[in-house]
Amino acid sequence: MDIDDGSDMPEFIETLQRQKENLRRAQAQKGKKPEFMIPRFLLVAQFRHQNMAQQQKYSNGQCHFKTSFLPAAYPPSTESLDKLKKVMIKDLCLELHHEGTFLVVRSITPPNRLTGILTAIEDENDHVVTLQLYNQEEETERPADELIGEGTVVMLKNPYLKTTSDGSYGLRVDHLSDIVRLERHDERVPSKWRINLYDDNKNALFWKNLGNEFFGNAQYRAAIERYTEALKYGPTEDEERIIKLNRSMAFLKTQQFEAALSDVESAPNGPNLVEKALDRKAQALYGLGKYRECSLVLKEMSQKFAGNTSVHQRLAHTIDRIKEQERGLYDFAGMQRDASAKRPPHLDFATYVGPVEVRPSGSKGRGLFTTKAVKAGELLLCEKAFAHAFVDTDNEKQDLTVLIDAERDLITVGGQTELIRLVAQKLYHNPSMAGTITGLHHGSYQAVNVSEVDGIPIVDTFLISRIIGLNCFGCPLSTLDSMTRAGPSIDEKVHHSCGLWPMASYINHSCDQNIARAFIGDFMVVRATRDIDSGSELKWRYYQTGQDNKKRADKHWGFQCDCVICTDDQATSSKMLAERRRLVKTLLAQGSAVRPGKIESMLAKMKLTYRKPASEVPRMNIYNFQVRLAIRYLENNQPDKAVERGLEALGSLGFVIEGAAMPKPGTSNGTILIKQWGVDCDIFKCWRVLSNAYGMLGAFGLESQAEHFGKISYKACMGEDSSFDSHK
Ligand SMILES: C[S@@+](CC[C@H](N)C(=O)[O-])C[C@H]1O[C@@H](n2cnc3c(N)ncnc32)[C@H](O)[C@@H]1O
Repeated sequence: MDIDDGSDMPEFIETLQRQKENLRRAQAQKGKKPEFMIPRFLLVAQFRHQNMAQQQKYSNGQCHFKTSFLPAAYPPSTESLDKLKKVMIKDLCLELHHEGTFLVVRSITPPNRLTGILTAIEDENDHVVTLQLYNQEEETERPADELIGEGTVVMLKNPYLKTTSDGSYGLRVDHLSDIVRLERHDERVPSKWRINLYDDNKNALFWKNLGNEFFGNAQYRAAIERYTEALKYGPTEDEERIIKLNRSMAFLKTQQFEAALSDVESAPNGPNLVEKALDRKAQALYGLGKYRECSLVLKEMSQKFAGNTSVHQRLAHTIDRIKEQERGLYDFAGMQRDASAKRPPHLDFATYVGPVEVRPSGSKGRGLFTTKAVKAGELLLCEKAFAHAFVDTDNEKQDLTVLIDAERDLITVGGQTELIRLVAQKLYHNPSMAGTITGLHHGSYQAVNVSEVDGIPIVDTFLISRIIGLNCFGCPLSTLDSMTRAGPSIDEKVHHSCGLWPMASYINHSCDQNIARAFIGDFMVVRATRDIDSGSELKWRYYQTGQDNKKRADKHWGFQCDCVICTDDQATSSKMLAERRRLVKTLLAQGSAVRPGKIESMLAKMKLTYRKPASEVPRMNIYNFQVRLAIRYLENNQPDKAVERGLEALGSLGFVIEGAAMPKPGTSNGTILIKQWGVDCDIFKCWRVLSNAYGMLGAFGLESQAEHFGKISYKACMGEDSSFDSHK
């Protein structure tokens, strides 16, 4: 939703066509053996040369777009390694996934990181080929050299030999569980590459110390591997405790909170280390969002270790999270401040799920429903993104990634490639979270139903890609920031940054929306835009209004919107719709010099293109022009006309309002009563015009009531109203 769709951009259409042609050519080679096996010296020379050329291209700033191609979907291997048959590079055929087999290969060049990690590899027969790894850790999390540096030995499950766009071929690994790194002394490493351990190296202490060295150099993943090795060498109870607590710290550093907690809980208890263990446990529980449990551990720490002064601060911090999580009480001004200051804007607040729950929604699958009656402006969800790919558009040097999915004819610009990687990594390292994501809507994609093999989590990259395609949201740094900057209105914006918010993903589409979403950093804030009864389905727009958007979105999500607005459009003659579109186009083309009278007459003609009253079918196209007219009247010192047009604009959105007309001279102000709520699309702007106009006419009671309703709408659209007064 609101992602930057490049499908219509000529520069990318050409790339898509080229990629489709490449795919077609590659498919024609399916099952054939490669015609030419490149000799080792040539591949190494070519690889080094290409590396240099590519690096130069990036450092010269020639590359503002990085292109990432998704191959046709294929499942991850779900077989245990014992059951797989060993093959060699010469046995592989093009465009096949060689199910039931594995390769053991060794890297023969330093790796190169582009959108994936590239290296050249050999097998025991000295046959060579390039290897492309996708969705691996970022360079800052784990340098490519540490992951697959020269000399690294790996096993590749279901090896996939692909024709590349330049006509050569290489192995490609998309699923994290399809590559298994081997320690050089591992007995599965071919003897010609294996190093035998000295007796000194065959003990837990040796590996623990090695782990500590890596930890000291901030190489946490390498440290984890060494600590894991240490545990295999029969450590004493004391050693086991230290190794597990050290490994748990390394897990915390790499955001593997489940594993960190499991290490603390399974470490043998020892009097000297209790404080350390509690500290790790509290951090892991905090990372998992289990704030209440975390607070209990911190309380225990504060009682047992009175000298530890930082615990009190941590406890206060955790109690703030509990207030957010359980009661929806947030310091929104603080959130906005953090969102403007932090890069990436990933905020330390808790998720709140308000009075809503997932329920079946007929032909729409599942939907999100209210569990009690809620008032306009009420907070329904304040959800932290499961994963959030931030694209810093203020940073001119930032490259944009274009994700090309030729199989599904899709091009997206911005963070989606990164989002796939982030979600895959998070699930791989925190497998108990899988259900939150894999249960989300993924259309007709057939996912494998195995979650773990040989103790390694199975994460299907293509399932994640489908889920992201159907459930991710493009997002600004914050909706408030987006409103206060110059440029297109919030409604017209598409975004390069994007994220996955699992609970919000259950909300179905309707043009006749009853809620609004706003973003603050990596949080999505969902509020009611009207009073909603208990048990009602929440609905919002997946895309901005407009026929082209509608057609594209219906194709993408695979449904036809049947809301009152779309149903009425269907029933309206094409002649009327064409006339309406013509008038919209003409009105959009009008400059500010055009007389209000002319606009009035065009709006009058436009009204004739609607079949039903706006109270039954909201008239989305007309609203903006009426508000603009109201603003013109206000600027021209004609507040009475501004009130008339402002109220008419709200009426166009389906609002039925009583008591808002100007009181007759000598009578007192009435009470504004909303008899029926309409569709809210930033209507705080309209309420602001009304409030100012009432003020100019001396109707101060109405002025403050209009401001009150404006504030409700502002809160729903921006997610919060702490900033309302400064943006009046
Ligand atoms: C983001 S998911 C929404 C949650 C989904 N209904 C579920 O069961 O998980 C988007 C998918 O929901 C369904 N959907 C959403 N809005 C719909 C609507 N107005 N009519 C029919 N199907 C809809 C479509 O299958 C769409 O691809």
